[in-house]
Amino acid sequence: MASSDDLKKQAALAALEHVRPGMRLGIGTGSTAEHFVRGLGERVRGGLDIIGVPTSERTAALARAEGITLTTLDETPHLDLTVDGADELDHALRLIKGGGGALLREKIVAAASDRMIVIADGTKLVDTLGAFPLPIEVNHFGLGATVLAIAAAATRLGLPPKLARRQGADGKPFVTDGGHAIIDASFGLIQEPEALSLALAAIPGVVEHGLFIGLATAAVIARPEGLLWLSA
Ligand SMILES: O=C(CO)[C@H](O)[C@H](O)COP(=O)(O)O
Repeated sequence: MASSDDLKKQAALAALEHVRPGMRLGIGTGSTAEHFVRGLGERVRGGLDIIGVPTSERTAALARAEGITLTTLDETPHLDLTVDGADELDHALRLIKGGGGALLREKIVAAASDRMIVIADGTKLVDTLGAFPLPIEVNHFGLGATVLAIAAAATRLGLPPKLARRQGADGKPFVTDGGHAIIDASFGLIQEPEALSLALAAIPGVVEHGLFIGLATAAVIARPEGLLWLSA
């Protein structure tokens, strides 16, 4: 039986089939995206000519080691395709992202792309988002007030919030590539992600949140019984 990591790799390699010579790519973050980067590196070493914008320092380091030419959104502000993982996705291709802490760059890169293909194993596909705590990237300034504002906004939407500041593997507060903190917000099932997205985005100390709505154009989900493609 295929392991979860085998399935992640299958999804990543299926998305790789959509990469064409000359493409400007957004390159995602996480264990599934790492399979994509390794596969892409192999194709690049075989002569495929693409450039990529990485969504994290971690992805940038791996992509460089794979020999992939990297650029920035300043040099290359419009991308053809982003391929990235997700922590959860529903059948309407709404996502929760940011489990790896890269949600800000991931959202900027996805928004700069014509298309976004989500790569995931079957455990990530849900009927309703919210079993995975929603990562919210917040500025350090005013952190306490921002946390209160997040709780108030969620309560107004009938979502009882449980908020926790993310800790790194070293036991210290996690800091994103952008120098911010992450609040992991357990709201229970999120029946109206659009309303929550708007409410969180309106809070001044919130830099970005992990609800990706209207960004993914397709998803390839690898399940033991085979690949499932979803499209917007
Ligand atoms: O959003 C992300 C990083 O910020 C990742 O795409 C998400 O956490 C999925 O990771 P993995 O592929 O390791 O399950």
